[in-house]
Amino acid sequence: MVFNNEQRNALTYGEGPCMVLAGPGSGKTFTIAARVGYLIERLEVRPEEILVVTFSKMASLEMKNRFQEMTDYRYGGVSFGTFHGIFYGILKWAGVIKGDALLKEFEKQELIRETLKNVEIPESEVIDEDLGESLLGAISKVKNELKHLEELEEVRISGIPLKEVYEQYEELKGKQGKIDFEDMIHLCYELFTQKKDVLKLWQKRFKYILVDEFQDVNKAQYELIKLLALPENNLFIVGDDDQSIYRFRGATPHIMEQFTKDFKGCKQLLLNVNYRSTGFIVGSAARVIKKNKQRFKKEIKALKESPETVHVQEVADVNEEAEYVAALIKEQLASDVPAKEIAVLYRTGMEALVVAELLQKADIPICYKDTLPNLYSHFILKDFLSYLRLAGKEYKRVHFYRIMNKPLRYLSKQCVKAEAFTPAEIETYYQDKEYMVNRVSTLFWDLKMIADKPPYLALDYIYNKMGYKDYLKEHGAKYMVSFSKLEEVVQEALEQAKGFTTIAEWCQMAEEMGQAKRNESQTSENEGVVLSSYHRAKGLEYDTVILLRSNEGVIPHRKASSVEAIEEERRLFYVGMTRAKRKLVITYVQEKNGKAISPSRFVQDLLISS
Ligand SMILES: Nc1ncnc2c1ncn2[C@@H]1O[C@H](COP(=O)(O)OP(=O)(O)OP(=O)(O)O)[C@@H](O)[C@H]1O
Repeated sequence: MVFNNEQRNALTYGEGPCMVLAGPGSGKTFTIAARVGYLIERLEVRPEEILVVTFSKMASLEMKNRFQEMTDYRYGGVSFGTFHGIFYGILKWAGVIKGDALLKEFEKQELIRETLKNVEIPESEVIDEDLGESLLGAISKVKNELKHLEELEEVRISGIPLKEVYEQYEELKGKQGKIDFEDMIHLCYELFTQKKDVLKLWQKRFKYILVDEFQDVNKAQYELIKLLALPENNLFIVGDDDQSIYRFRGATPHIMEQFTKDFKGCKQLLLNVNYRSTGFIVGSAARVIKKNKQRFKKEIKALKESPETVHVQEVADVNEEAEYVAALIKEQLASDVPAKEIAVLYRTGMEALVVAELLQKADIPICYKDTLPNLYSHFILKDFLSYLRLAGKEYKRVHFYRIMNKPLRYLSKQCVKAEAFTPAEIETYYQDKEYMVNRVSTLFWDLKMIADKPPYLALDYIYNKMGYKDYLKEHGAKYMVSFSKLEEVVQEALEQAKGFTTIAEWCQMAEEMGQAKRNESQTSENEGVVLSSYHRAKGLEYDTVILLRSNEGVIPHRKASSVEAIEEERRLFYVGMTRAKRKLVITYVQEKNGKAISPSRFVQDLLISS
């Protein structure tokens, strides 16, 4: 491969701080890998003195492989790793942490639940969010952004003072002798600032530091790396502010600008040739991203030309969308595009469910990059199934027990003892309490009402007319699960039910899907059509990319309201678009749950030529 001038300038750069701003598909990995070789072979740097920091373990492995291939496996000793991997190693070496101190995800969840037991939750508060998750997110943000505890004085999440939660969480964690992911950076920072000799040792060890995906580095990581790079500041950073998509972990695109302020006069280079995508794809992506205000302006040039334009497809609803996508994939496979070169990208797993099912039915191999939620194993779907079974006069105790108090009807399990029952038996049980007899007869009357309805209308009736919605609201408040998340599951179920004409058909499918293991059509060799979130697709490339459900409320996500949040969503969409090498198809639906929804503002932007 022949490096272009900009790539060559970057890889042969000498000493001191250097920022390489690099567009999508501009060969960042190649350039960094080649620079490591250059440092060793031309500048006679010892491999042990080089540290290459990447964002994920996979990226680290890829970088190492590229370097080894380029240099014919001649040099060992270069350190390739992620921030956490490297600093975890240093902490273990220094004896700051021992054994298995790092909290696993489920342990973190348990810890926050424990913490909440010690904190008073104001009764008046409407708990709108999944509280545990929100608090953990806030705690990690505090750490990633190096905030002082005093800054939290006024901060409340669902009415709960964050500072109090933070302190309780830290105390409990300390008692267990555990640390979380974010603590690693902090502990290392503490180690370096308190033990100057240790810092010196590591500064001597890593004389040349190269950081990939710098746009996703948070403040804490940045401070630490600056410390490590002293006194020579041989810091070579590569990144694309337009691809900064880890705001929830404390990253901001400003970090690249900050670098130029902290290292005034640092060398700045731009890799602006996109080797991956066609001119149409690069041009469309540019139209979308240029609407962001917080960015370095850059012109990205495409090397590949092709007459194929970016295709935007409007579809009526999610079922039509899935059929369209499945047909498109079949067409691509028939024209010899390998399955693993086709990717369907989505904002959240929910959007991919219908497509995944259709592809499975069509026996198309799938490679899942994230675990999709199994809608039919969700308790709401199981409740719906029981309701519909009862409506179909399948009077089984299990079904009755499942729904009898959803919503609360004050029914006792004693009213049904045998495995099979009749409604009359329940009325007999309550014969002395007229109000209970009325309740039971209302329930069975409603079940009769839905028996002959199409599944979609039956589910809608259960939800809106039989009080199931009220039950979900109470459930959400009690277990600190956001109601909007639960409602999303209901809406998705309603949407999918539209594809069925009889309740019996729907029940059979729901039962099968509920038991089926998601991802069972997963291919072992990653040979299938890729189903991936935008986040997981970062850094990857495919011949054909389909961006699913590009609607307002999906992308940008309905929760993104601030200017910064919308800009982050736009970057996410940009990352999705720029994964495509040859074919980019963007779909949006006209209606969801009976309501018209607009195409994403990002789609509108790319359609407007300027
Ligand atoms: N000088 C070059 N000549 C030919 N092909 C190149 C050159 N540089 C990079 N490429 C090709 O461009 C594609 C993109 O490279 P790479 O994956 O390293 O990009 P990237 O900058 O990391 O992209 P992104 O930020 O979008 O993930 C790869 O297929 C690579 O082989």
